[in-house]
Order: sequence, then structure tokens, then C-alpha cells
Amino acid sequence: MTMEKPLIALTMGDPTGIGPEIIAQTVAEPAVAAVCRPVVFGDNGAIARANSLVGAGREFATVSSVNEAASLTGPAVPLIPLTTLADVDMAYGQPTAASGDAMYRYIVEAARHCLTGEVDGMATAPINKEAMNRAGHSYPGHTELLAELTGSDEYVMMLAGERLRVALVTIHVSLRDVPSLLSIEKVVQTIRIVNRDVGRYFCCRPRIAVLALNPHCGEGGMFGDEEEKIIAPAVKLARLAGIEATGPLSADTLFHFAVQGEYDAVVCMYHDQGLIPLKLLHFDDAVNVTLGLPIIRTSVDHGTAYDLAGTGRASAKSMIAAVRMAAAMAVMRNTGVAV
Ligand SMILES: NC(=O)C1=CN([C@@H]2O[C@H](COP(=O)(O)OP(=O)(O)OC[C@H]3O[C@@H](n4cnc5c(N)ncnc54)[C@H](O)[C@@H]3O)[C@@H](O)[C@H]2O)C=CC1
Ligand SMILES: NCC(=O)COP(=O)(O)O
Repeated sequence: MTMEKPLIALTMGDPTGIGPEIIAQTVAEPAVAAVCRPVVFGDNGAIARANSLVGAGREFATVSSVNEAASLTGPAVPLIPLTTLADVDMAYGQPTAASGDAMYRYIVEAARHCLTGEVDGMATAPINKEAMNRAGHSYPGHTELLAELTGSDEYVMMLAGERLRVALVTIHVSLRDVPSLLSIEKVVQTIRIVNRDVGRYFCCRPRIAVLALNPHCGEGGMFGDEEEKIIAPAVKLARLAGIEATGPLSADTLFHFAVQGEYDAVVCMYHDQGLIPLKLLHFDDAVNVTLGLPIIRTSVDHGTAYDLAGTGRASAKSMIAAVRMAAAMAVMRNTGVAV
């Protein structure tokens, strides 16, 4: 039996950043074409500029719907133009209200098509969160926007590389607010979603490490009591539910053991606790996956890189990895077969 390759929506991200360039490189990558049919949600002008800049040699064909994209034959990559940006809205590193609105619209449309099942998943290029907010769309990032669009109360940001997966209990919040945002319920919820979705897509019964918040797990309460009051009870509840969770574990040593293969995922209490080790190991090729949504969504692990935009020097490895992972997850969901 031959199965059609999954249709994966690629959102162009910030028109003034590296998004269009890494998309142009990604769709030209044979390893991407081998596993999926990409369809780009973006802007003709921004993509044409990026395509000639990187010289990857893959043509784009403007289409007006996902149906038309799906039935396109030949080597051109379908592009659904949702905006027609003026040059001023594509000036490198200078997002405007129009470009802030554009990045939002690409995400909304791709998510809508994921929900209807017309596309199998989406992989997103980076946005500038401040520009999206300035355009009137008040979300900390894709994750929270997609949670709202899909009606999901429970979701987790996970970043995954070959050697390490980190999942975050709190995401884009001020460090000073982290302790008050932690609760037994929130930690259990994160562990539960990681267990279910890492189990569903990546390995059958994940071994989950749960980090402490404070140095030395709080040193018996001398350096904080979140371990005793919140994290240890949460781990206990998760274990009672049959989840292979261990913790609280000291963050300074745990990553050494996680990358030796002792754990399949590490639950971290805040953004930089997980993303610093992840990017140290996997800056080039990690993928951001939103767990808990009814749709498949992956993304790059980096930002808009204004210092590189327009130079053609940005690496597309994380975007390529994100598209390939979305495709593999779609095949797993649609057929139960791991690829
Ligand atoms: N998935 C998303 O939409 C994300 C968006 N952002 C946004 O990106 C903007 C800039 O954030 P920063 O913290 O400066 O992070 P950044 O990742 O854009 O840049 C940090 C450094 O990494 C380099 N870099 C980033 N991507 C690269 C690539 N593909 N190839 C080679 N070098 C690369 C940059 O040149 C820069 O030196 C912010 O507005 C932030 O909100 C940040 C992370 C993820
Ligand atoms: N640091 C990761 C990041 O900013 C990604 O956020 P999101 O836009 O995927 O929610």
C-alpha cells in the first residue's frame, strides 16, 4: 500500500527576519521532500526575495487554497499568499504594524487548516512577539495563540533534540514570577501531558526527570521550599497515576545523566532552566513542539535573528528538523507507524 506523504503547512514568520530565507532553504532540502508535501503560508514578495537571496533553486507556485496546493503536480512548492506586503513592511529588522499582523495571520490560517484536517500539521518560522503584540495581537508567542485557537487549556512547550528533550512548566514569564506560578496541579499537568504525548509520538513509556527549582533541591528548606511543598507531591501523584516520573532532581547535575540516556524527557520549572542546556547541545537542530494540542505543531528553536536577516547566512537546520518532525508525527498519528 502506498500512502500519500503528509501535507505540512509552513508559516513564513516575521517577514523582516530570517523566516523567509530558512523556508526557501527548507523546501529545497531533499530530506524534506522525501517525507512530506510542504505548503507555505506567507507572502509572495518576501518569499521571492528570500529565494533569490539563498539561491536554493526551488520554484514556488502561487495557489489560492490548500486543495489546489494538494493537487499541484510538478516540482514547484505551493505558496498561499495571505499578505501583499509593501517594501517598507519587509525592511530587514524593522517590523511594522503590517508585518506584525502578517505573522499572526499566517499562524491563524495554518492552524485553521490543521483543525479542519486539510493539512496534517504545521511547522512555524520565527516571529517577533513584540511586533505581533504591537499589531494588536496580545499573545506571548505561538504557543499561547495556538492554544486559544484550538481551544486547549492544557499545553506544554517542549524542545527536542537527539540527545535531550526539555518540557517547561512555565514559559514566557518574568523569572521573579516563576515561584508563584508553580503549583502541584501545574506540575502534575505538565508531567501528564509529556507522558502522554512523548509516549504517543517518540517513545512508548517515557522516563521523565522532574527538576527542582532551587539549588540542591532547596537544601532541606534553606534555599526554598518549592521542592517539598510542590514538586515532590506532584511527582508522587504522577507516579500514583502510573507515570515513570522521578524528582525533584537537582538541575545542575541532572542534565549530565539525561544526555547519557537515563531519561526521555526533562520537566523544567522555567524557560532558561531547560533552554540553556538544550541550545548548548542542539542550537542548530532542536525543534520546538507544542504538546497537548489537538493539532501537530512544531517550530524552530531560534528567533528572528535580525543580525543575519538578508545575509543568506542563517542556518535552516532547525526549520528542516521541525518540518521533518511534524511529518513524522503526522505519519505516526495517521498510521501508528514510527518513521
Ligand atoms: N519560535 C519563535 O517564533 C521564536 C521567536 N523568537 C523571537 O526572536 C526575536 C529575537 O530573539 P533573540 O533572543 O535575539 O534570539 P535569536 O535566536 O533570534 O538570535 C540569537 C542569536 O542566535 C543567532 N541565530 C538565530 N537563529 C539562527 C540561525 N538559524 N542560524 C544561525 N544563527 C542564528 C542570531 O544571529 C543571534 O546571534 C525575539 O523577538 C523573540 O521573541 C525567539 C525564539 C523563538
Ligand atoms: N524560546 C522559545 C520561544 O520563544 C518559542 O515560543 P513560541 O512562539 O513557539 O510560543
